Amino acid sequence: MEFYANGISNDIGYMGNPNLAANTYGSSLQQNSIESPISFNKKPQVSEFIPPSRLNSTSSPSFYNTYNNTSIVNGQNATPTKNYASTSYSITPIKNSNHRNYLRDSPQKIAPQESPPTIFSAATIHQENVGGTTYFYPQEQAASYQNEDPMPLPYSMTSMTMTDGYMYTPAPISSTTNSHVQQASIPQQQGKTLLSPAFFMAEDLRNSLLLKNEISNSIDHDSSNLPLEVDNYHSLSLLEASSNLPVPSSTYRAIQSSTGIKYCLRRLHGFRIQSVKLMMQVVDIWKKFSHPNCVTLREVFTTKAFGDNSLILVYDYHAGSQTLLAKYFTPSSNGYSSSSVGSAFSGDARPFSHKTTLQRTANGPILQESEIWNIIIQLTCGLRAIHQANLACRTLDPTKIITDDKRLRFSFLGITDIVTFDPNQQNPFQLINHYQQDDLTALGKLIVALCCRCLQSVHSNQIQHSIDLISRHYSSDLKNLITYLLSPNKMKSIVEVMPKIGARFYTHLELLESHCDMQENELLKEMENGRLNRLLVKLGTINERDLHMDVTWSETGNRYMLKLFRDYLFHTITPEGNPWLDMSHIVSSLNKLDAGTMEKVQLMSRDEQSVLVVTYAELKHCLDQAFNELTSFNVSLSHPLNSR
Ligand SMILES: Nc1ncnc2c1ncn2[C@@H]1O[C@H](COP(=O)(O)OP(=O)(O)OP(=O)(O)O)[C@@H](O)[C@H]1O
Repeated sequence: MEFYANGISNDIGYMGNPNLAANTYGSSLQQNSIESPISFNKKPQVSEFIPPSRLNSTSSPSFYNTYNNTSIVNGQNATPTKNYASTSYSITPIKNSNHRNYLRDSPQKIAPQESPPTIFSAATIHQENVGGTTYFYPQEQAASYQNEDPMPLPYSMTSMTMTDGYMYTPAPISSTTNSHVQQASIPQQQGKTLLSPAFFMAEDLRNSLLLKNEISNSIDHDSSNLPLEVDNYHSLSLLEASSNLPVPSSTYRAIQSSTGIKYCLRRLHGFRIQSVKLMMQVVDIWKKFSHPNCVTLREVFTTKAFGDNSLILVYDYHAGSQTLLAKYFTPSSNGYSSSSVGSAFSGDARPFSHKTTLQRTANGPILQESEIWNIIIQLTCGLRAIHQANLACRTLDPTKIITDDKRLRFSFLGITDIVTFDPNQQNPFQLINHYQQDDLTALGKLIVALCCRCLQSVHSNQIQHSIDLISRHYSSDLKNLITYLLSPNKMKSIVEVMPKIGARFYTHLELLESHCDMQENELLKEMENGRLNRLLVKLGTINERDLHMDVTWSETGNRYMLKLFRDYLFHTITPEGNPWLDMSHIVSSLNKLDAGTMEKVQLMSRDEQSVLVVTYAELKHCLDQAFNELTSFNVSLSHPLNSR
């Protein structure tokens, strides 16, 4: 039996990667490569090797590699340790090695390390050979382990220390931005509810996304007589049946064939364009306009797919949106408006009654002032951008403003410019100032209608009543803003609206930023999930695979390690032989694999005849190598799975 200077038998030099081998065991291992697991079954006599640089490592123990700083090999007569440096290091004993892949540590020993682990000097280390595997633990504890009962199951993982500032920097447990690993280290006693946010998306966000998904995938059975394809779009679904203003039109959801993205199609029935070239100039200006409070126009084309000359305007599709009319001005069956999607489409708006004592209208109770300011801030934000782009909305009414849970957007922008387009006009935007003034007046009317929760409140014979009601129930700031917007014979500007909103902008900004934080946190979780998923897919494509009639492909060479790692991940058992399932074990091991840490993990074959101690860096290298071998036959797989 040959030994290298570091005490490792050449029988266990399985790594093909010289850099990794050098990092782990010293450069002498560079020459070695084991191509078959059979060689693991030889009974080498080895002494333990501990890289001096890692003797004082406090990296947390793993379930299998409780001895972080030791190499354990399958040999009956392991020789005494020679390489203990005088440096202290942490060590945790393992007991009872008679079972494959079982747990050998108590919760106390692997619980989150709030205080530093016990440090033992090399002189106090006791060494014991059990079933061919050499274990090391402190002298003073050795005796106590002799008669100890099987240890209880661990309940948590240790906090993780990753290599070289890799992506998994631990965050405080109390933080809402914890990664899976940190959350996993919270003891179970703290309760499932406390852990839930670490693993699952916030309930309301999840529900809102699910609802949007459901809506955007819903099939409208009234759509069966629609054309199968319209230009580059298919799967048309009717959102709104024909309406006659300003020209006969319909609204559809459709999927773009080349990208699979859903869009909102506005069809103008029997529409004849007088000058395509000039009209496209208007279209191009609107296509370039983009703002979070405006639905973007993507393209415009003509089609005969509906049996007439239709003009199609393609807009971004925002699933789950409803118009302001539906949300605030439509009574539900119980007499009050509902903001839930779909239920608010029935019935017509009814006149506002001043006689109700609870300030209720037929459309529901009057809105909180904060809600009205929220609407004002969003609409003025969009309108300011439109006016600054030297454009005008021209359709500022409750049927052309859509809203989902939080966001308001001007929809079908540019449609009036296109419909009323006059090719004889030198400059289609010469009346823009006039249209912008109209926009501001329309905004004033919309705010009045929202305050009174009634569309009829803006009629000339009602408006004074409405202003009185607003001054009774809302602040003078709100009334002043309305008065400004509705004042006739005065040049108004959207820019002058901003000071009237005042410090309410801050409240809005704060809410938005909290929302961004929450979403970023959710994104972080999903990013981790996606990464772990790709890793599992990679492992799954390698494990148990025959390659080109080679039935042992996944059992030989570096792939063998991956097979044992798969068992370590998923098939761990308790000393009693029961399955031991712990999500945190799987997640943290996969994280370490992905990061390629220098932490070691002990892998054991099912027949318990082979024990490997490998670093996650080596495992990662094996995984990449095996996967690259597979993808060399299938180029399309390599790209998405290799990407982070
Ligand atoms: N970009 C969009 N994304 C998703 N849904 C939209 C979009 N634009 C409009 N919608 C929805 O499509 C439906 C139809 O809109 P449309 O403007 O045709 O409604 P309308 O109130 O009937 O107006 P009109 O009187 O002009 O027909 C509404 O429920 C609206 O919420």
